[in-house]
Amino acid sequence: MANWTDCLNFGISIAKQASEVVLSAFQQHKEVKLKSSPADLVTETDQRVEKILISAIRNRYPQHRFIGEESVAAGERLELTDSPTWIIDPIDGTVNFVHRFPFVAISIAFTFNKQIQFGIVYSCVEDKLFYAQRGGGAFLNGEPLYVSGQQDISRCVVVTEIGAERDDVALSTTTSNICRLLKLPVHGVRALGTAAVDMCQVATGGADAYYHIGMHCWDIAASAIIVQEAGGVVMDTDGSEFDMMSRRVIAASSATVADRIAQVIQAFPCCRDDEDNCRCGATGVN
Ligand SMILES: O=P(O)(O)O[C@H]1[C@H](O)[C@@H](O)[C@@H](O)[C@@H](O)[C@@H]1O
Ligand SMILES: [Mg+2]
Ligand SMILES: [Mg+2]
Repeated sequence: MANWTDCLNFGISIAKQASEVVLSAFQQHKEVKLKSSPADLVTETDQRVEKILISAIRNRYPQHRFIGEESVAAGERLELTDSPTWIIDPIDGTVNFVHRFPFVAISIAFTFNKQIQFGIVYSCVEDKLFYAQRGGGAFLNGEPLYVSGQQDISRCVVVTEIGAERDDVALSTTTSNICRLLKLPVHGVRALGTAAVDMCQVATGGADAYYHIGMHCWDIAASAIIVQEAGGVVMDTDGSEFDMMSRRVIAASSATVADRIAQVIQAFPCCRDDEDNCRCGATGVN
């Protein structure tokens, strides 16, 4: 059984180093480019942080492979193999970063045999380091994390995202899902603007569930294992097994709450991340 602890520790160290680049740019003016929609932004800092992370990892682990949000956006093929693979979102919450809304994260997941072995989500402005290794528990700044265990949907705070998709079908599905949950009722619905940090709230017990349709594997692969190792449940919005490439996810404090959310919400169609002609994450931005 391979032990990936050295990779995890290296991942944590380079996430903290790269956050210095994010934080030094946070208050500065940013040049913004658009990707898949007018709400899907990228800056030079996103691209620079991804290059810093990938070159540091490649230098130490030359055989490892990468799936990086901005590399895919620049046209690199997205292919998950059995090889050790780093799945990187250099800045999760780029809209927040551009607007100086203080929730921006570096998200790094690591897979082997296509199974997530560890995840790191570093919320840079908050200085909150979430991480988990398969079988080793979940932690926030070194303290163990546990989900709330809530079983009653009417006592839940649910986190979701109004993503970058702005076509009529996506918008009507997204808003009707929120209305259906509010009418149950749930205690509240929240959105921080970063899928990775949103989902980590479930691991802390501060939220009881998170769901999202339309995000990408790099948004949620790291936080998925953090929720699982905190005792939570992660699955597809249709109730099937979690599939990081499907662009649909429910993470919850319990299977009961996850199943209830799967009954209430609907998904809008979007291509899989690993679909060859899926151009949702890529627009040839250089
Ligand atoms: O800031 P990003 O890395 O682009 O991720 C965003 C995504 O673009 C947006 O559509 C939403 O899904 C957010 O929750 C993601 O964090
Ligand atoms: Mg993201
Ligand atoms: Mg990003």
